[in-house]
Amino acid sequence: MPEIRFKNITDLDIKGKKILVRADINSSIDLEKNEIRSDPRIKALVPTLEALKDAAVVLIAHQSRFGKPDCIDLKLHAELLNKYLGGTVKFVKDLFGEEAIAAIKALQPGEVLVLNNVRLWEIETKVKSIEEAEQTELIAKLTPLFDYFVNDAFGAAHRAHVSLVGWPKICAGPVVKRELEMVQSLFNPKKPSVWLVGGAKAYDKFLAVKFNLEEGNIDKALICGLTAILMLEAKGIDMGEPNRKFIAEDLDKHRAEIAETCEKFKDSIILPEDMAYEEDGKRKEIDTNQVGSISKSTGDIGSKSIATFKEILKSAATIVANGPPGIFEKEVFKQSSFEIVEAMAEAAKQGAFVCIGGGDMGAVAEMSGHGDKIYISTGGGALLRILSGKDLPLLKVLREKMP
Ligand SMILES: Nc1ncnc2c1ncn2[C@@H]1O[C@H](COP(=O)(O)OP(=O)(O)OP(=O)(O)O)[C@@H](O)[C@H]1O
Ligand SMILES: O=C(O)[C@H](O)COP(=O)(O)O
Repeated sequence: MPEIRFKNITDLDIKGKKILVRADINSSIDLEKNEIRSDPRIKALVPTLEALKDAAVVLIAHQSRFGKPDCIDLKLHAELLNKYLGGTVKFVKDLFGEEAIAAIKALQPGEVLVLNNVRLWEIETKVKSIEEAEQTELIAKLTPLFDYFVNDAFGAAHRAHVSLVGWPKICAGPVVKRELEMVQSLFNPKKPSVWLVGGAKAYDKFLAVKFNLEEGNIDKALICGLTAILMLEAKGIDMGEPNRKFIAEDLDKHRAEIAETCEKFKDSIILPEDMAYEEDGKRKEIDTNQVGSISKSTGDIGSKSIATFKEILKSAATIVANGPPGIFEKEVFKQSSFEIVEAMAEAAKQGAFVCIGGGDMGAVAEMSGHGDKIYISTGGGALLRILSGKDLPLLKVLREKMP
């Protein structure tokens, strides 16, 4: 487990100070309507800004990736924050040029200034190390203007980009503090601890499960989505070409490692016994060992597997879920995702701690109206990386650059 040590900005005297906060408000954007489709990360940042209301706060954040259509200005994000914070938020379409510097200098305690999308400047992501990040013009120009630097971008904890790691001293913000405390509890979970992994990033999820099985942090791992396809194939079960093409590269590279893990933890790893596919617009189900005989990809786990998973979730004291069990966006494949979130919410009602990471499963929990019972992490890839036992750039700078 990586060493987690940090100073918290709200423990320092912030009154009247100028504070730079690097946040993660990367959101799903509806480009046609020019609006933010869903804003859980923006909402999660509101308490941070409220906690810093005695200071003048400048926000740096990214939206999407350089060159992508949704790599847009942060005007929409600033407008939403302004709505949530009662009119104290300004936006400037600049990052470290004259306009930005003048606006930062003029900012008063109680006000928030959102700088523009840091990934519109290519340098943000081009650096190769923390040392290189420290030498950039962005850091040189902005550093003298601030008393404190805060990293509150848990969702980007796995990135060593300039505005995340380049400042001379870095404290944790409230979002990062809350998420890291939650992560620490997952490394020492109340038992039985049940993980459910699904979604599309099959090998990343496998690695997180493997690490935590080895650490004794998981009693039962319920595997679905493309991770199930990958693990079943590695075990020698034919998932058919239409399924195999999604995981072929990972399978090629990691077959032996995955098969070995499946064997070593065969009592803890629960793979789906049946799966669902679409035929003439209808949901059809089939036993897992028959999937190779149909020339179709599967999009969900079947009813028998859902029942087995739900039964296991019932007695869990800790539940970690990352990635939906099926293609929940499609009517025919949404069954497992919604039923399983119901079962998790029920377990939470009975006292289990339930943490959902990754935008998609979080969206299912929100859509089901269970967002309040379940801990929904602001981290997707970042949470998974930390849970894989990796020492991330965020953890390193919080430890090594404590003010
Ligand atoms: N069996 C399946 N076959 C293909 N796609 C699947 C399957 N099950 C789930 N998915 C898809 O996986 C996608 C989510 O995968 P992903 O690994 O990105 O999850 P996530 O944890 O929400 O990640 P993040 O928030 O980090 O992007 C969803 O769009 C869903 O439709
Ligand atoms: O959405 C995320 O997972 C974070 O904002 C990090 O984004 P990235 O994967 O583009 O660095």
